[in-house]
Amino acid sequence: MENPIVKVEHLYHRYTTTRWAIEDIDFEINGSGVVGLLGSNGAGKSTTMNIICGVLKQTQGKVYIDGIDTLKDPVAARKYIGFLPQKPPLYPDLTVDEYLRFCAEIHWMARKKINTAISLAEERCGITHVKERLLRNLSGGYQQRVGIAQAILHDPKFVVLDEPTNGLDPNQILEVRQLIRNIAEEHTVMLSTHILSEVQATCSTIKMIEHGRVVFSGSVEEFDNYIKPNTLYAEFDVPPLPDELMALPGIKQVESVSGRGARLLYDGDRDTVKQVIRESVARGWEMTEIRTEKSSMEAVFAKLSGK
Ligand SMILES: Nc1ncnc2c1ncn2[C@@H]1O[C@H](COP(=O)(O)OP(=O)(O)OP(=O)(O)O)[C@@H](O)[C@H]1O
Repeated sequence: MENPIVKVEHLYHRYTTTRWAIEDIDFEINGSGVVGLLGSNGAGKSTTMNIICGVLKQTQGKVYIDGIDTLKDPVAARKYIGFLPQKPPLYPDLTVDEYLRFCAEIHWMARKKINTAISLAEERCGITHVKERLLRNLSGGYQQRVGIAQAILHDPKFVVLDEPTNGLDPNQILEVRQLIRNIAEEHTVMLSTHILSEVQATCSTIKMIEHGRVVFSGSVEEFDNYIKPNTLYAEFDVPPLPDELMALPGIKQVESVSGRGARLLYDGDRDTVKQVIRESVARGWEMTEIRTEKSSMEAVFAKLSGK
């Protein structure tokens, strides 16, 4: 059976003796696509990513990259990983070409493969036309693309991007997201973010970390449906009085919306919905619409982060 591209087993880390930065992080990642590591500031995302990528040594636990234990054989494990840290180590006095050549050398790439690999990474990241420019003269968006280019240069199976759109303007964000989606067609990508729209726009699955622990793991759709709907929206041609709706079993609160509509806080029971429909027919309210309203991703995030 094939090894998972990443296996993280009971990972713990503390920077000081008093507090765990991450506790018992445990997951596996298989297949292509983008995994979003979501969490508030200080949740433990960078710590987890830095350990997976071998730039920080964990206090306890194991990380396997394609079956290789990162503590036992860090050099072999790193061949499979491309990493864009939160603050990419760009050298402002090098040109894009020079910088990527330097990165290829520290990845121990075979000399005869370097030129082709640089051209390919530049092409994929849309930076071919700036390859002779000094890094210091590139905009933030282009510097980020160079950072991503160095992460995919050696064609790693697993690409890890720590807050890849941080500090970019809205147009640059859209471009970098598209680039990430393209990369994910051929590689497994993990990105960290505290921005929900980032997850919605780019990721297929979510691992949410809070206070150093995984509090959610699943698809974006499962995240979206994590909180059971507890409000109904209904519209009537002959709207009842709010008190009439309030008197129905299972209805906890009624808010009138623009004359004909009502938002009902209810107990989440399907029978309550059926009862509202039956009452509408029996009392001639002439219902024209009824639907359950989902909780927003923000509400799910707030609930999971305990805020
Ligand atoms: N070098 C360090 N020394 C001491 N504590 C640290 C260090 N780096 C991180 N921490 C602490 O570890 C915890 C997790 O931090 P981490 O940077 O992993 O979170 P994060 O989710 O990446 O946050 P952000 O989105 O703000 O980067 C935080 O409480 C942070 O203050």
